[in-house]
Amino acid sequence: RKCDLSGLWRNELRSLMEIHEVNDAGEFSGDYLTAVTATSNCIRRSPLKGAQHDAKQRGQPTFGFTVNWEKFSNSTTVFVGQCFVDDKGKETLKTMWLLREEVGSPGDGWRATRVGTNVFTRK
Ligand SMILES: O=C(O)CCCC[C@@H]1SC[C@H]2[C@@H]1NC(=O)N2C(=O)OCc1ccccc1
Repeated sequence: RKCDLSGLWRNELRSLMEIHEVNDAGEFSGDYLTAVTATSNCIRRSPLKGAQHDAKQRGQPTFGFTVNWEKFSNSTTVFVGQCFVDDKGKETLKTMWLLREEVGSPGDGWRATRVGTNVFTRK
């Protein structure tokens, strides 16, 4: 089924995202293996949880998920996006994300959130 998110995905930074089965409520969990790091920390798999709209009902469903970079740093990233299918049946996940870095005090909150985009295709 197209745009059922379970499976292995890769983005333009060559990071990998593995999504396990999607349940009847559209919920899923998985792992994110980033290829890039802003810190000297070694690259670790980080758990993710999210939900998508029913790919049986919607041809090109929207979704969202949260990555908890727990072993990596105290950051959190939330992704939101939509799955698109081209005329050859190739699926693309177009996403935007907010990355929240842990800062020492509320006064530092102004510099704590980054925004970006990622595109994923099946690996
Ligand atoms: O799709 C991709 O793979 C690219 C984006 C994912 C990279 C993530 S962002 C959070 C985590 C991972 N790399 C990194 O340095 N992180 C981190 O938390 O570093 C700590 C930090 C966070 C914000 C600012 C400076 C350092």
